[in-house]
Amino acid sequence: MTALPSAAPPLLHARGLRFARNDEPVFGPLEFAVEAGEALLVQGDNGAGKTTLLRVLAGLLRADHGEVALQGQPADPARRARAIAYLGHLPGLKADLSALENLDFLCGLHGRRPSQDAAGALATVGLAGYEDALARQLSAGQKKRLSLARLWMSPAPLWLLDEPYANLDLEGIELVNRMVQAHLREGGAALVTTHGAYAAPPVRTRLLILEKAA
Ligand SMILES: Nc1ncnc2c1ncn2[C@@H]1O[C@H](COP(=O)(O)OP(=O)(O)OP(=O)(O)O)[C@@H](O)[C@H]1O
Repeated sequence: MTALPSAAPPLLHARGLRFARNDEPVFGPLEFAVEAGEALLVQGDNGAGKTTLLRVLAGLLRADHGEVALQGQPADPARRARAIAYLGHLPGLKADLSALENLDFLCGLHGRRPSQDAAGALATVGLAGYEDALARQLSAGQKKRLSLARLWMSPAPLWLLDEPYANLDLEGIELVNRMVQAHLREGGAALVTTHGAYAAPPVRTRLLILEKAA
């Protein structure tokens, strides 16, 4: 008799995750999972700990307690590098490189989907014609779009998006939603922080509400 195949583990599973600064709790303990094909909307007021949580998940900060598993395995640095694409508040661009050079540089660091070329990604995010513009000459919204192009080129299945709608016009908000939809359709997953439900991708969504620690 052959064993039934077991269900795939979630892309991300956090167990008992807790973070404190100088013994002051910021969040947790938190328990949540994100499956392929769904988004986790992380909501909370200013200072509730949304950015801190994403930075812990990305491995940029160390949790005081708890575990993070990626595809059923402990989230060590190599696995994080393969599985996670992090879009933070700051665009993380090189000011004196052009848009295309920035994409080449970032893809060199983080890898790229073989099907995606940089010029195509720039066109996808509405930056056709800006290939040779230096990052420092771009507006805040254009910089965000350039970061989105990098995200679009990433081979990582798990997107951690910190306030991805910030600095974007309405068309840019729709662009983020279309990108998240397409990513989830391809079997990816996304964690998205927002202050409220004013903008959210129209996808299968779980909600995680963070409240300021008392
Ligand atoms: N580098 C830091 N040093 C000390 N405290 C910090 C630091 N970064 C954040 N904090 C504190 O940690 C708490 C959580 O901050 P965090 O940035 O995670 O909140 P947030 O929910 O993302 O807020 P916002 O909606 O304003 O972006 C806040 O009380 C904040 O003051």
